Amino acid sequence: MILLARLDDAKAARQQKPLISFNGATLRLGGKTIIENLDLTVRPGEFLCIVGASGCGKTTALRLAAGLYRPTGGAVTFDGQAMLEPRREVAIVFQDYGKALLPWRTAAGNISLALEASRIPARERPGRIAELLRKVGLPAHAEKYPAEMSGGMQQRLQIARCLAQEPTTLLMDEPFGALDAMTRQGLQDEVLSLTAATNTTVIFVTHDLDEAIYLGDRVVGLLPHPGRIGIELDVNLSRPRDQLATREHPEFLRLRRQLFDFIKATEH
Ligand SMILES: Nc1ncnc2c1ncn2[C@@H]1O[C@H](COP(=O)(O)OP(=O)(O)OP(=O)(O)O)[C@@H](O)[C@H]1O
Repeated sequence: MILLARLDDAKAARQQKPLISFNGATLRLGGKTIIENLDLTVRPGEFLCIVGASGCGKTTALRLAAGLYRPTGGAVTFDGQAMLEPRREVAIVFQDYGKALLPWRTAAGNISLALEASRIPARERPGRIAELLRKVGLPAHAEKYPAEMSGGMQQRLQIARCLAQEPTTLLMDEPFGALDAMTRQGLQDEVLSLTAATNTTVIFVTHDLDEAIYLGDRVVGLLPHPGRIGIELDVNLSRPRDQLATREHPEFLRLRRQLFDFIKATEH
């Protein structure tokens, strides 16, 4: 009975209209094909992870999804419309939080910036800022400047600033790559619970195969030169995920081996 229900869920999910679609998307830059004929769809509320060897085009694919690049062939659509420029409902979290935050603004000031851009009236901003800082675990740090915060805290602040946009979609480019292992695991769980609570659609780029399986509903591995899909794996691990139990699950280990073999083969 339970198995049938799960199969029905999986079928329903597959039939859902995609939110983001790469339809034969190709991108040439400087005379070089960086991404070639990429076909990929992301369902509303899905958490999709992209992995691949360095230079295979992960960031470029994310920039196409963000509307920061226009494909030179094929199309990238968001909610059925060509993604030709950035949209407010699509927020991007970068690895380099140091560059993403304004050093002369406090934590509250950095979040306020996004609220100002969304034309939220001044009287509503303090309440929204306090709520966002609470959500990312920084309730007591509103008046701190980025330089007074640890790397993990700055990345939390960048996430809060993105959430201020009330995005339906988060594009995350190696957001935890520069953080230590413990901070990283804490932030993985926070991102999972924040995005699940708001049914946010996520494309998450990472070098870390374990991180991709731990977070994702699906993991896509890109092949390099030019970037294209080499492997696509559904992650059938129950949620909420657990840092110990999920990572020890036989299915986790099976997927990890499959991805590891894929990456190793692409390096030759
Ligand atoms: N503006 C550009 N002009 C020409 N080539 C570019 C440009 N941007 C990226 N590339 C090339 O495209 C390829 C893919 O780059 P991209 O940054 O998307 O890879 P990546 O998989 O994200 O790499 P990494 O894991 O190292 O961050 C690389 O060979 C890179 O040198």
